[in-house]
Parts: sequence; structure tokens; C-alpha cells
Amino acid sequence: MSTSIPRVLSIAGTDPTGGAGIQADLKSIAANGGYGMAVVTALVAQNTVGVRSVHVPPVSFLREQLDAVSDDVGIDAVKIGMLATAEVTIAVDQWLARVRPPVVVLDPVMVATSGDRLLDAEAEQALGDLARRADLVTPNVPELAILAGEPVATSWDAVLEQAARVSARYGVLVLAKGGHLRGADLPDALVDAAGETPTVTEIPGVRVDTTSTHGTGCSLSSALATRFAVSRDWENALRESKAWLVESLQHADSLDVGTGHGPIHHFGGMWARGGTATRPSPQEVTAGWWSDVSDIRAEIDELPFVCGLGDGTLDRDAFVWYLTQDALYLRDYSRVLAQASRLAPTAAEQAFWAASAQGAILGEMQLHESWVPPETIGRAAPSPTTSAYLDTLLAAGARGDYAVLVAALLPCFWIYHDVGQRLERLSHPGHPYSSWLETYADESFALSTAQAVQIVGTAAAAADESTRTAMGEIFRVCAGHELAFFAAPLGTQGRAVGQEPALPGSLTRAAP
Ligand SMILES: Nc1ncnc2c1ncn2[C@@H]1O[C@H](COP(=O)(O)OP(=O)(O)OP(=O)(O)O)[C@@H](O)[C@H]1O
Ligand SMILES: Cc1ncc(COP(=O)(O)O)c(N)n1
Repeated sequence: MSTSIPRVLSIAGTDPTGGAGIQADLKSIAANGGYGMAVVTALVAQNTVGVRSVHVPPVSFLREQLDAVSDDVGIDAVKIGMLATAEVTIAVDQWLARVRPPVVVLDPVMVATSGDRLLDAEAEQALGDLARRADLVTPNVPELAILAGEPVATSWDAVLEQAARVSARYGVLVLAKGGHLRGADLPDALVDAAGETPTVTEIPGVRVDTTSTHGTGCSLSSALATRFAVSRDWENALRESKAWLVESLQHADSLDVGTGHGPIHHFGGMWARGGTATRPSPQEVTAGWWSDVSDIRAEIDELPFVCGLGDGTLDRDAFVWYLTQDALYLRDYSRVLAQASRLAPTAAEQAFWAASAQGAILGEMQLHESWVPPETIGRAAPSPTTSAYLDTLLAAGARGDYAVLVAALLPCFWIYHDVGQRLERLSHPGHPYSSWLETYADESFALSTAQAVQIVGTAAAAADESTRTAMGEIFRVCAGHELAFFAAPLGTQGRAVGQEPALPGSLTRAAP
């Protein structure tokens, strides 16, 4: 198969109330992981109570529909349902002979649950020929009896024996279904008597207490075609399809459709597990956060410290004070990066954070040591601003929520790279801070930043709503810490070294 999403074609009749026929097939194919396509054999005026009338379009038009699909789209599996007439059955048989789709599941629909005929009596011979071409036939108990040319079986053992005779007669695998028998147990079995050694693979089940069973056969056969197209294993496909069908029956009563036998809820389990809320892409999340901190970024760009760093007029003592604080910051920042590596869900992310931890402690320490002697760093104490930033990061690391932790780590990459890129353009051979300016704009830091943005964005897109909100909040808090960190050496008003300013306005809005 060329794609992991199987393209499954249903050839069947319609049910305008959406519970059976082609409408049910398309829902079932989608719920079981396939791309559904549909060619209509007959238009049926029916509802949950019964069939009112059947309109069979000209067979030439059926052929046109079938060719329109197969001339254009690769077909991974076909499910055949209601065929209505012998002429339609023969046309489908001829198309199958020509196109040879890799998987064919035939649900030999003859009589609706309501008792109405959905296949002309004279079409039964043609249906037998079609069964020979199928990989799996899925008759209910009365349909099995017609295929066998025998009376209807009334016990599960009799159903299995009849299924074996049908399997041998048509040379096809048969799904024997217990749906029409009475009792709390509801087994299904794959019966193969076409080869040398007959086999019966029984999957036990219990009856779900509901009257909403309209379209179970249509839905099960579509699920089987879809799942087999992927797994190539009938037993596995049946186990999975039956588990899905049971949960769809369990959710059926939450629908309010019709006054007769209602439909199953094809997406009941899926909605309960995953809801219907959409999720933003990784890029949308991180772009949103970036624009949310545009005020903080603008404040950083205007800081006297950043402007002085760019034009080289910054007081050297202020720069050394900044680097000393940065060195103290980087030691613990590296530990928090290592914690992200410890919590990472994939080997690639583990390696990324571990490499970043090493980069922070080695590469950047070298830069600091060329400006500030290690003894000076050893004697220095972290300023309140440095401590506040580190406390936020260390606490996020200690809480152990990977997604929130990496969102907290991101501004240090992204804002530094962003500011660094602009400052680097101002660097020149005689610039007093050129070695610093060039570090944060270099290519490997740009690559690390892009990787960090990608990792954090992916974690945010996969996270639930409340985690994603917490990630965005801590991203803004840490962007605020970046602003405070750049502001600290001079203060927002350009104060002297050592006199740390009060927190800038933007920080008071988002407390760690
Ligand atoms: N009440 C139920 N509880 C659990 N499983 C059920 C129930 N009703 C039907 N099923 C499942 O649905 C499958 C199809 O049911 P059934 O044998 O009635 O086929 P069918 O008559 O072809 O269906 P349809 O109602 O579409 O004509 C069964 O194999 C069984 O696994
Ligand atoms: C078009 C079409 N195909 C199949 C069925 C069988 O389903 P059920 O036996 O649940 O009525 C149906 N009613 N309509």
C-alpha cells in the first residue's frame, strides 16, 4: 500500500437518515482510520422505521461512477453493500474483474432489519458469483442461510457449521455473526473452509443493551475493509473493528435520531476520548507567543544597556557586572536544561537539551572568563533579578512538567538570538564588545534557537488546553525576566552599576 491512510470505496445504497448504507459506511471508514469514497447503487427512501421505496439509477450510470473513481484514485479496499438488482450485481462483478482492487469485503445485504427486501430474489445467483470474487463475506444469520440454500440456523453452533459450508461452496472467508441470535453473548467468528484445513477463529462478545442497532452490519463490514487494508490480518482487523463497534453501540443512546431502531454513534468513543476541539499548529502557537511578548521585546530594544552595547558606549563596569550575573545565571540555567533532557519524551529532544546544557556551561563560560576572572564570578552573589529568573526556571524544573519547563527555557534562546542578530550588525573590528555581539548571532546558536522553537511548539500543539495556556504564561514571564536581566546593570533610567532598578512595568503584570 502506498499510503498509510487506506482509500476505501463503498459500493452501496443510501440511507437519508444516515444510519445505514453508504452514509454509515463513510462514517465507519473515517472512524476506523480510512479515507472513504462512495458509489451509489440505489437511492433508498428509508428511515429508522422502515424502507418506503427504492430507486435504482440506470446501470450505465453506475458504471460511470465506478470508472470515475478507479480511473483517478488508487483503491486500497472495497466494501460492497446493497446491490438491489441482478443487473447492478453483474455490473459490479465485471468492474471488479477489470480493476482488481486488492481487498474486497462483501456484505450480502438482502433484507433490512425492518424486514424490507433490499435485493431482488433473482439477484441471488449473481450475488453468489460476486461472493467468489470477495476476500471476505459478512452475512447476518438469515443472509447466511440464503447463501447456503438452507433453513435459517437457530444456534451459534449451527451458524458456524452453515458458515463453513458457505465458505467451502464459494471458496471465500466468511464472517459468521451472532447479531440475530438471542442471548447475552454475541460472538463473531471468521470461518475458513475454503482450504485444506478448515479453521474457525471466534471472537467472543457481549450484547450491548440498546435498540439502536440500525446499520451495525454496514458499519462492521466497512470497518473490517479499512482495518484489513492496513494490517493485512483478518483476526486483528475483526478484534479492532468489534471493539470499535461495541463502543459505538455503547454511545448510541446519546444520539436522538428517529423513532425506530436508531443508528450507532460512529464517533462516540473518539469524541469522548479526544473531544472535537481543534488544535493550533506548532508554528501558530509559537508565533502567537512571540507576538504576545512584542511589548517586552520593544522595551528590551530601547534599554540604555542594550543601546550602549550596540553602539559601544556602554560603561565597561556595567558590562562586567552584567557578565558576572550572566555567568551565575548560566550555571543554574545549564542545570535546568539538563532537567529538560531528563524529562524529554524522545531521544532527539533528550540529546538536544543535554547538548544545550553543555553549550551553556562551556562555550558561554569561556566568553565570560575572557572578560571576568573566575575568582570574581566565584565571589559574586546573584542579584535579586538573577535570583528571580532562576527561581522561576528551577521551580518549573522541579515541578517536572516537561512542556511547561521547555516553554520557560525558550525565551533565553529566542530573545537572545533576536537581540543578538540586531546587535551583531553593529559589530566591527574596533568595537569594544564585538566578541560578545558575535556569539549570540552565530549560526549554531541560530540553529539551536530554531530547534528549541520547534520542540516547544510541537509540545504545545500536542498539549491539552490548560497546559498550553500555562506554557504561554510562563513564556511571557520568562521573557519578562529577560527584560529585567538586560535592564538590571543600568536600570531603566540608565542608573549606575550596582543600583538595581525596580522591576520594569511589564514584569509586574505577569508574576512568576
Ligand atoms: N446489541 C449489540 N451488542 C453488541 N454487538 C452487536 C449488537 N448488535 C449487533 N452487534 C454487532 O454487530 C454485528 C452486525 O450485527 P448483525 O449480525 O445484526 O448484522 P446485520 O444484520 O448485517 O446488521 P444490520 O443491522 O446492519 O443489517 C454483529 O456481528 C455484532 O458484532
Ligand atoms: C442502503 C441500505 N443498506 C443496508 C441496510 C441494512 O441495514 P439494516 O439491516 O440495519 O437496516 C439498509 N437498511 N439500507
